[in-house]
Amino acid sequence: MARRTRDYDEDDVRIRPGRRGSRPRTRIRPAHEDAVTALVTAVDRGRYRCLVQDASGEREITAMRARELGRKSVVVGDRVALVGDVTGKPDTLARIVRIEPRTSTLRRTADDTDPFERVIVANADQLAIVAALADPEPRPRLIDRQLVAAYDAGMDPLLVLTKADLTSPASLLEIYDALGVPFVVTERGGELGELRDLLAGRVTVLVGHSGVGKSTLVNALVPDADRAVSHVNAVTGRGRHTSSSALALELPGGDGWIIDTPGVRSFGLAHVKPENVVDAFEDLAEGAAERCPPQCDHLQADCGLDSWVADGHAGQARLDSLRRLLRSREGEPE
Ligand SMILES: Nc1nc2c(ncn2[C@@H]2O[C@H](COP(=O)(O)OP(=O)(O)OP(=O)(O)O)[C@@H](O)[C@H]2O)c(=O)[nH]1
Repeated sequence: MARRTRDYDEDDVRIRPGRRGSRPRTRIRPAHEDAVTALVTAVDRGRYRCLVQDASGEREITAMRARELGRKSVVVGDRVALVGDVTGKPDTLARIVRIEPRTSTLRRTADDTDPFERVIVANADQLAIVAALADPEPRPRLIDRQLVAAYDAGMDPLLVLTKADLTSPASLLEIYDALGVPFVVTERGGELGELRDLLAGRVTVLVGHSGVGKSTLVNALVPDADRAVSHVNAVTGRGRHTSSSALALELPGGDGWIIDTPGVRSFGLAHVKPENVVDAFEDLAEGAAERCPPQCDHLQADCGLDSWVADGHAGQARLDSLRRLLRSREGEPE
């Protein structure tokens, strides 16, 4: 699938009042030319764990936001500029003075569990949707919503279906056949070579609801990650969230990154524009551009995609899948 570069939106742009702006600046700040660039690998209560990789090697630095960042959030995956004490020695604290432009933003809309729209992770290019084939039962509607989040973010989705030792993946895979989403099936104690190949050289966010075996995978992929593994509750069939903050982990050999997101339980999708989802379907996007009225949500009777499919430009199953995904944005997040 072709990778798309996401357009920047207003959240990606920092507007600083000019010298004659409405809020006069009391002093002109230096441009921080001496700042070092770092990757944010974890965020915890206002402290940011940043990794610097330079000629002298690799070091972790704890940093806080500088006031000049305003209200813009710093998230895992951000590339930032650090000033101040950047030695990384114990009890030192650097300051984040700049967030580099993001190549992607994975977001979710406010929902019942979190009243704010948030960027969850920045600069990732792949979303691994981890779902168990059994114990707990797979939830296709949730998978659909996670696919929508990936397409909206301009990230390539990857289905990681765990616990194949308990049941066959065939019926679940049938649902996603028309979408052509790459998938990998894993089982207890099985080889992970295929998954490693799909993660190599990429920045992949792992999402999945509790108990699907995400921590087990992370521990197997990054042996010193030491992510807590929970036990699926015999009554509810759900796991317990034993870890709660996003964390970027480098794959062994420096061959890409995985970002674990244990705290992300649901995806509010109210912010998603239908065209961002349609864009991920190359065979249908062309038809939408040619035949659909402006603002078409592709779910109404006047949608031009029906005639596009009837004329043989794309398959009905593709259109059905697109519409299922678009509809999955409606209603409450799971
Ligand atoms: N049968 C089977 N069980 C698995 C497999 N992978 C993980 N498990 C079990 O599933 C349970 C949940 O695994 P976790 O790795 O903690 O799941 P999680 O998705 O990280 O869950 P949270 O920590 O709650 O977010 C544990 O008891 C694992 O041993 C698998 O491939 N097959």
